[in-house]
Formats: sequence, structure tokens, C-alpha cells
Amino acid sequence: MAASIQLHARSIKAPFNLKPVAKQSLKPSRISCAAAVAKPTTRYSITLLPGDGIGPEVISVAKTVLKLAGSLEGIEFSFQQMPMGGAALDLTGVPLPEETLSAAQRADAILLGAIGGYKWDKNEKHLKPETGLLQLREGLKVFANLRPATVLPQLVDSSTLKKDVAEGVDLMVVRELTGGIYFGKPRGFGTNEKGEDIGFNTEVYATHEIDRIARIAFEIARKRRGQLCSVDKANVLEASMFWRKRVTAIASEYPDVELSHMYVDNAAMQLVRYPKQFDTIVTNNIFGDILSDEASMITGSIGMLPSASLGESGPGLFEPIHGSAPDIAGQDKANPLATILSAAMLLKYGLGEANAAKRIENAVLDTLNRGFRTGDIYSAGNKLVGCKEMGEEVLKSVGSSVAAAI
Ligand SMILES: NC(=O)c1ccc[n+]([C@@H]2O[C@H](COP(=O)([O-])OP(=O)(O)OC[C@H]3O[C@@H](n4cnc5c(N)ncnc54)[C@H](O)[C@@H]3O)[C@@H](O)[C@H]2O)c1
Ligand SMILES: CC(C)[C@H](C(=O)O)[C@@H](O)C(=O)O
Repeated sequence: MAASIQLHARSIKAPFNLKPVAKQSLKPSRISCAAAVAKPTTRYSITLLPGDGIGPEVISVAKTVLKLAGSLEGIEFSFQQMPMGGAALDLTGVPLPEETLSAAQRADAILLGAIGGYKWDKNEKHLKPETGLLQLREGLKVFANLRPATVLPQLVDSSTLKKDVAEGVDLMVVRELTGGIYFGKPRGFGTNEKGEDIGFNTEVYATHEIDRIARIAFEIARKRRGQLCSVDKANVLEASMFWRKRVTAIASEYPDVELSHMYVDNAAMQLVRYPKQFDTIVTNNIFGDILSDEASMITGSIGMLPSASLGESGPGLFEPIHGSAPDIAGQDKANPLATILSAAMLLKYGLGEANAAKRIENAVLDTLNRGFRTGDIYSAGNKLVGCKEMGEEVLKSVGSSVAAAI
């Protein structure tokens, strides 16, 4: 089994090994005239969770891309598709059936589309698709969520920011994923001393939760441009004051990384004022959710941003950061590139298959170079395509020598 924080083996000693080693080949490839040069076949099991809305559309495309990129690198996948979110609610009455969680836990990696939709919006908390996603993240113990936002030169004109502001942006949001206000207790509904109805949640972080995400962020920053910005609300919130104290303490283990701190309101503003100032951002669950959506728009569209969610052991969870986009679901309008790039992250961080990952990344660049655009990233002079056609073009690029060469 593969994947997780060590960026891929299932058990980890070092906090974050950014140089994963590919899983061992299980058997030699078929004997043929080309046997001397053929790569041995490596096999992985992938759990696919298409979910709701545009989820099934983008997963179907990403699966074919993953399959082809893998086969060109001697990798064979077995896919198991399981219900999740609203689709699971309709089928089984719960948003994360036990069978889905255990299939995910047994897999080498998980690729998820998106969950949610109008149909289930008024459900009680425990019957919301979103609750299923949080249960999945908790069940897989994937506490580190990596959300890279890179402005590709081909898409500078798709950004809503001015060209000189967006050009060259390359940042990584490291979001704590299994703690904070999303999971803190007490939480719920009740009545206050005046007898008025209330809803309440708790933002809480323990030392080990902050220390482990901080170490991962420092490791990532060390391998990028050596700058880590910790985003909090330490001028107001005790949980943030403690967050800042622990991140500062962990910094002593990483003298080569330059640590800065920023309040979240300022960070939200700086992201649109001068995003190039950021290299790696580390932040809590809720601030990471919001800031990564904001960062996605710098790159042109939320339909471009992939993510990897990793734990200390066990398989990683890979998903685009966007939701189920009910407004465009079923219309073949979704941009599948965030999910395709999540498949690349699955290969790289989840399985340690860097070459296959590079094939996908290069194929995406080549497809954009050839002028294909879904509606969300369209600009004049390019060719407007739907989700399926975008997928077919990426497949062509994966199959061409370009993908191996760029
Ligand atoms: N990880 C997830 O599964 C996830 C993430 C966010 C939201 N959600 C859920 O999705 C549902 C809709 O939420 P929302 O509307 O706030 O956010 P959303 O991300 O689904 O959509 C926001 C906007 O971005 C557009 N968009 C999103 N992905 C796109 C893509 N790949 N290509 C082109 N356009 C795209 C949508 O059309 C919409 O206009 C809700 O039920 C929400 O809870 C799920
Ligand atoms: C759907 C929701 C539970 C989820 C989150 O808040 O984490 C989403 O916004 C995301 O970013 O994946």
C-alpha cells in the first residue's frame, strides 16, 4: 500500500520525505522481443469517489488520463468506484458508507471528484454530503492538505488580476485539515441565557496538531523558495495565539527557512494586492479553506487547483479544491484540469511515481499551449471546449512524445 505524508510509503519515520520511492514492481512485464527494454509493471489500487454534480464528469476524464500516463510508465491501476456524498445518501442513507471508507483505507490512493448539491442542502448536519467528506478526511487521518496555486504563463490572461500582478505567482497553501473549528467541541445548537436560539463551534488546536502541520510546511518551504508565512488571527483568537507560539517554536528546527506571520484579514488582502510575495503559506483548517479558494482565482479559475491530503500513514486523498458546481453540472462545462492535476499529485505524492506525474503535468501544459480552454479559463483567440473534449485533448498530449519531453 502506498501514500501519505512521507509522500508515499504507508508508514513514516521522518516527518516529510519529499523524495518518495516508487512501489516495487510486482512482476516482470510480458516476455517479448522488447523484453530487454520494457519496464516492469507496477500495480496500484485506486479508490475513485466521483461524488456529486460535476464530480462524476471530472473523475471520468481524470481516470482515463491517469490510466494512460500510468501505462506509459509501466504502471497498472485497478480502480474501485464507491459512492460518496449526496450520491451515497440517495443510495444508502448516509454520506459516507462504511464500505466506502474501508475501500478508501485499503487503497493505495483515493481520487475524489466533489460532493454536495442543492438537493441535500437542507439536510440535518449528519446527513449532509459535506459531513461525509469531513468523515472521510478524519477516517483517513489526512491532516495535511497541500493546495498549490501556480499561474501558468498560458493562463495569465484568464486571471481576474492584472497581468503584472498575476504573472509568475507560484505559491503553496498548506492547510491543516482534520482539526480546528471544523472538528472542535463543544459544537451544536442550543439556547443562550436569554432563551434565544444559538449555534456554536469551537476553534481549538492542541500542540501536536500544530507541530506536525508546521513541520510539514517548513519541509515544503525548504524545498521551494525557503519562505514560510504562517497565517492566523493571533490579535484576537486564543487558538491563533497558541498556533503562532508553536509555529515559532518549530521554526528553530528549520534555521534555513524564513518564517513570517500574517493576520488572515491582511493575508486575504495581500493575496490580491501582491500575491508574488508568498512562497509557502501554512494556516488552520478554515482560513486555509477560504484563502485557497481566493488563491485559485489568481490562477484563472477554481477549476485549475488540485490538492493532496496526506497523513502520517495510509493512503492519500487527492481532489480538486472546487465543489460540485451544481450550476453547471450535467452540461459538459466543467474544467477537468484541477482533477487531472490532482491525479498528477496522486502519482507524485501518493505513489512516488514522479515520471508519470510529470507526463500529466506536461500534457496539461501542452493542451493549453495548443489553445484548448473550457469556459472558465477561456480568453479570445483560444478554442472553447467542454469537459470531455478537454479530457480527450489532454489524452492526446499524454500519448504524444511532448508529454515526456517538456
Ligand atoms: N471538496 C468538495 O467536494 C467541495 C468543495 C467545495 C464545495 N463543495 C460543495 O459543492 C457545492 C457547491 O458549492 P459552491 O457553489 O460554493 O462551490 P463550487 O466550487 O462548487 O462552485 C463555485 C463556482 O465555481 C464554478 N466551478 C467550480 N468548479 C468548476 C470547474 N471545475 N470548472 C468550471 N467552473 C467551476 C461553479 O460553476 C460555481 O460558479 C456545495 O454543496 C458545497 O458544499 C464541495
Ligand atoms: C465541502 C467542504 C466540507 C470543504 C471544506 O470546507 O473543507 C470544501 O470547501 C473544500 O475546500 O474541500
